[in-house]
Amino acid sequence: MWGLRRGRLLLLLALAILAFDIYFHLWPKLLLRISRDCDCPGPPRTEATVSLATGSSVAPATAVPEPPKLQKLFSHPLYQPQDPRTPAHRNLLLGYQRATGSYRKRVAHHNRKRRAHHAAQNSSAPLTEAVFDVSAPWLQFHLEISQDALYPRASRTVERLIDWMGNMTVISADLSPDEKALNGECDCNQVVKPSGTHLKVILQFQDYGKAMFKPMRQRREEETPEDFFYFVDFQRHNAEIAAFHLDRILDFRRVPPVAGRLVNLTSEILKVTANEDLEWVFFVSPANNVCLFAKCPYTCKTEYAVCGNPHMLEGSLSAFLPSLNHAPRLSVPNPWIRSYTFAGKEDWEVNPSYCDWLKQTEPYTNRKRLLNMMDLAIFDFLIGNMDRHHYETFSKFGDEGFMLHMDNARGFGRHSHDETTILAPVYQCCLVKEDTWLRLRLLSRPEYRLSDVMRESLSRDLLETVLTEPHLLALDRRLQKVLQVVEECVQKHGEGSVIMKEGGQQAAATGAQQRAV
Ligand SMILES: Nc1ncnc2c1ncn2[C@@H]1O[C@H](COP(=O)(O)OP(=O)(O)OP(=O)(O)O)[C@@H](O)[C@H]1O
Ligand SMILES: [Mn+2]
Repeated sequence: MWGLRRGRLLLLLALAILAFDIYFHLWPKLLLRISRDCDCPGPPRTEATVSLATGSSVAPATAVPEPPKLQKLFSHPLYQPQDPRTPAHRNLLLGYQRATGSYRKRVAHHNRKRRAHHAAQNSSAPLTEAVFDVSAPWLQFHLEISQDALYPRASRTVERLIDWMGNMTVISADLSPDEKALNGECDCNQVVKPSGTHLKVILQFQDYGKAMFKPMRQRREEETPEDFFYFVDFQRHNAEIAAFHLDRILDFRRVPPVAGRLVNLTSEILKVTANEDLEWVFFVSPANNVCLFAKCPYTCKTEYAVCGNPHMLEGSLSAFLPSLNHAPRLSVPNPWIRSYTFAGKEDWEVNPSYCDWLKQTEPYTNRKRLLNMMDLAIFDFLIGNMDRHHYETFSKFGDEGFMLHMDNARGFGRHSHDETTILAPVYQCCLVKEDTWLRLRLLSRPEYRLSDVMRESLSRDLLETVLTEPHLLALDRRLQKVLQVVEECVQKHGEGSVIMKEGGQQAAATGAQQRAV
């Protein structure tokens, strides 16, 4: 009798332990897995949930969800429009009347040329004509470019441009001017030079706007092999997209807006181009995919081709700047250029007083330009770009104008490596612009963490996962290194001679700004 009762008791105890285990261990794990695997809509991941995970203070359940970090960043005093001047008084690149009048004429001319070409070809395919619209995002973008930046802080145009590039109908396609220069078709010596294996196609949209298309060559998960020189590295379309978002987050606004898009190589390039050279680089692969390769001086081989699946291929689209006729640009060699040979060294690598010399040299006698070089070095270090051989400026603004940060496709190659020498301008000159310094410090704070605001900003793009997590996290690590380099300069030379206002005066941040970061 006692034995029977003891047996039942043991069974009950075992059942109780099992139930306890299921309820407190297995069930929560199962719930976690379900919620991880499912992308069902749920409450946004807020600071409160994050702090729960790290075990720090728990926000009350009724707390209002935090605004997304990016929105919070752009509402920060450091990102508020400060320019009280109306656009009419700002130094704009283009005059409204002249630019719109000229574009209107060009659209009419373009349509006449296309009609003639279409008729000459005796084509039965429908011809899509360009339609001129003064409110088109590309035109608004051109009209907002000023001496300070490519677009104003509060501009809505950028968001419109990203949507526009992702969705607008393509009506024609052409090789880029540097590829044409190879055939002596244009005199582009001022700005372009023949390029290597890079494939670029200019796409023209139905509203006459244009964008530079760089196709995907490397999957996002791949890291550039260690033995690659920077000058033979691939061009990455996702680096172009990510660099634009980073530039905007740093408030430089010197990269033309870039959007990702799936492009149909056949219907959006091959079928709409009137350029025979471009038609010629197309072929169909053994796997029946449509491919094209770059027309270039050294490596015009099908091994360097990119292929669709079978027609569709993702790439980056960079909003086109005003034409060189409207707004000529100057190409300036980067004073911290690298040697494009296997073992060569440049002056900056061997001369310890290189910066002292540069400060006495045009155009770097202009303190604003020198400080902008520091910004460019910080930007390139963050994205890991060693291929900044030139930069461009708008001729109209002379030495006072901002520097364009174009061609960022060789960034984001290796997330596991930080190339400290890209920061040479900063540690050799020991200078940084005060505004930049304050923003970098802000972005190192958990509530504005650079990787988090970048992740949010990139989620705006049509392409999924522009940057993989290791690349995003590398940004935080590199930001710490920039801060460290500047702090070492401050310790050596004092804050007054390192952190400068744009005009070249010593920094004296306002009380509000100091408190803000
Ligand atoms: N969005 C744009 N609007 C107007 N022109 C552009 C744009 N993007 C690039 N270009 C022009 O095309 C040139 C080549 O572009 P980019 O540097 O991005 O390509 P690349 O293949 O890397 O060339 P390179 O070998 O010269 O570095 C630039 O110097 C610039 O003058
Ligand atoms: Mn390049």
